[in-house]
Amino acid sequence: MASSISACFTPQSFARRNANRSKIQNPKFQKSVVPGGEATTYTRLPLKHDYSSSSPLSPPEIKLSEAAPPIDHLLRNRKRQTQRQQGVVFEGNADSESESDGEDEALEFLGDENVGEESPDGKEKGVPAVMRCFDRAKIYVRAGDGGNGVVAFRREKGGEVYVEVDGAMNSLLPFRNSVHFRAGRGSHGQGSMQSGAKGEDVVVKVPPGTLIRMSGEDDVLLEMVYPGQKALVLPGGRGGRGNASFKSGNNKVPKIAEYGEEGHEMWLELELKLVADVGIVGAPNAGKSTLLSVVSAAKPAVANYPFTTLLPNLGVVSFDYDSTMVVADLPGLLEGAHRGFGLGHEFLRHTERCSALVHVVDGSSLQPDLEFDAVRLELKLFNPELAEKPYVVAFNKMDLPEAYEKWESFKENLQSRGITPFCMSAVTREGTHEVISAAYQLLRKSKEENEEYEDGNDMINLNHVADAVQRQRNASINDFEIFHESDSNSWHVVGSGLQRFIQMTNWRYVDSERRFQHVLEACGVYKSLMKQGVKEGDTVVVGEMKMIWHNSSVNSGAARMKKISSDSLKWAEWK
Ligand SMILES: Nc1nc2c(ncn2[C@@H]2O[C@H](COP(=O)(O)OP(=O)(O)OP(=O)(O)O)[C@@H](O)[C@H]2O)c(=O)[nH]1
Ligand SMILES: [Mg+2]
Repeated sequence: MASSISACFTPQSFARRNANRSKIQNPKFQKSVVPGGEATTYTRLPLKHDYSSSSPLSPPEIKLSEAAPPIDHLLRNRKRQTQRQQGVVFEGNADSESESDGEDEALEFLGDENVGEESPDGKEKGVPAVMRCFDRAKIYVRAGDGGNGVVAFRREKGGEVYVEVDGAMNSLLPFRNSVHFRAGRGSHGQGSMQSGAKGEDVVVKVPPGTLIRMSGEDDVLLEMVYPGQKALVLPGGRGGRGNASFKSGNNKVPKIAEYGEEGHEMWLELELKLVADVGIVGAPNAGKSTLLSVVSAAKPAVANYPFTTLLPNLGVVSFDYDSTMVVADLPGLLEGAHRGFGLGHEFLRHTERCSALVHVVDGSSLQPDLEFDAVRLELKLFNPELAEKPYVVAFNKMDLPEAYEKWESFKENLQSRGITPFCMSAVTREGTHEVISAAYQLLRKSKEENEEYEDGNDMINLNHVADAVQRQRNASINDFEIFHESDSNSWHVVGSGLQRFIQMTNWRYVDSERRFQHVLEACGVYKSLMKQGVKEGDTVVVGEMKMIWHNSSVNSGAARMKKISSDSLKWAEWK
């Protein structure tokens, strides 16, 4: 429902001002008065038929008097938009290293809704790279490898990868140049029975409101909302064991040690959902940026964060009584935004976290009440929850007679529906304080209601990603599958437990091979192979190892990939 705060200062002052209208309508005058004028995304509301069919992203300024853009330009823009949505386009200074997983397109910033002119090579002209949209980024994280075990000595675990919310950050811009995050490797065994140092941890700092997904997946792994929240994403690789771990009754000094476990790696997609307390919504040109610029820049203790003309602007509004709120001015909503038309769509989602909305209506538009309804409908169609948020209606541009004249009927219309609108002139600042104070009260109310929930939310354990990695890592060595390739007579034994075992086996040590054979036998690989009909001379592939199968007469017909002595060594149990 609308604000229950009933307040609207008398519009008499506007009547006086309207006597002075020629001054107001002078574009030069407007330019100098309105600092937010630069942030205008549309200078005029496009005609309905301009976007009701298949309106693509539009150039930053649409002038209705101009002819429609040529169709191939539209198509090119559309194609580019689709590519962006798929995360394909980015030209940037990627790290020089390329990753082994083939994703050497290391640097991708997605969701760039910028629509600066394109040059023939596809790059956007006139929009500096730093000004483009940085509400999405893709990063590579890798836990530290465990240190290698050494005969007689211990080794250490690799460093871990954390993600932490840094309340001072407000964009993903830092990930433009820094894409790879690797924790340190654990140091190798050293000195008698000593352990090496644990690898250094890496903490990836993200702004509040960052969603994290595994690259290419839809499901959100982590929602990083409150400053200080910290999630363990990747546990460090285990250190390889030294030979002290392999002692047995028969073999007091085994010649064996393991490599450290390789650190787990993954690509993560970060998406920043703006965490603003209040979102300013409304049709293009309604005066949203102007409102933000006057309510926030007017006071000395205010910080403005302009990104680009097409990005949401964040402003911190300070009230005298030592309280602040973050207000986001969002690019204009067009009818059809919920279907992806116009610029509004990408940014509508930014409003999802706001606690309250200020709906600015352009009082000078032909039919302000229709404009109001159209934007409300857009919000509802995009996300019904958004339409449920408490809001304040601000009928703007009261300094213009064409707005002033429509105010009474607009007010009556809304009041008859139980909504009490405010009126204001963002350029002259009259009425803006009332609007923003009303929004602040809605915010306070909503915060009080949510406090209990948020307290509980802080306690949520965010280490489930690392736990899942750990579970996969702890997959039993007995858990494997065998695939037969009959044309090449080869058998593939696949299982993550076995794979990890092979990765950690250090073949330089004489006892390693024996242990390997023993483990394959103990976990049932041989038995399964024989059951499935492995024959003398067949190739058996386990992880990166390739071996030839030999039927062995030793041990009552048991088969081995290579003959071994029947020395009954007791191996430390593999965990
Ligand atoms: N006369 C008058 N003009 C206003 C007022 N508020 C905004 N404008 C003008 O309206 C135009 C649009 O203002 P913006 O603040 O950029 O509007 P917006 O809602 O942010 O527009 P988009 O970013 O395109 O969605 C600018 O030329 C402003 O100078 C007002 O109170 N009175
Ligand atoms: Mg604007």
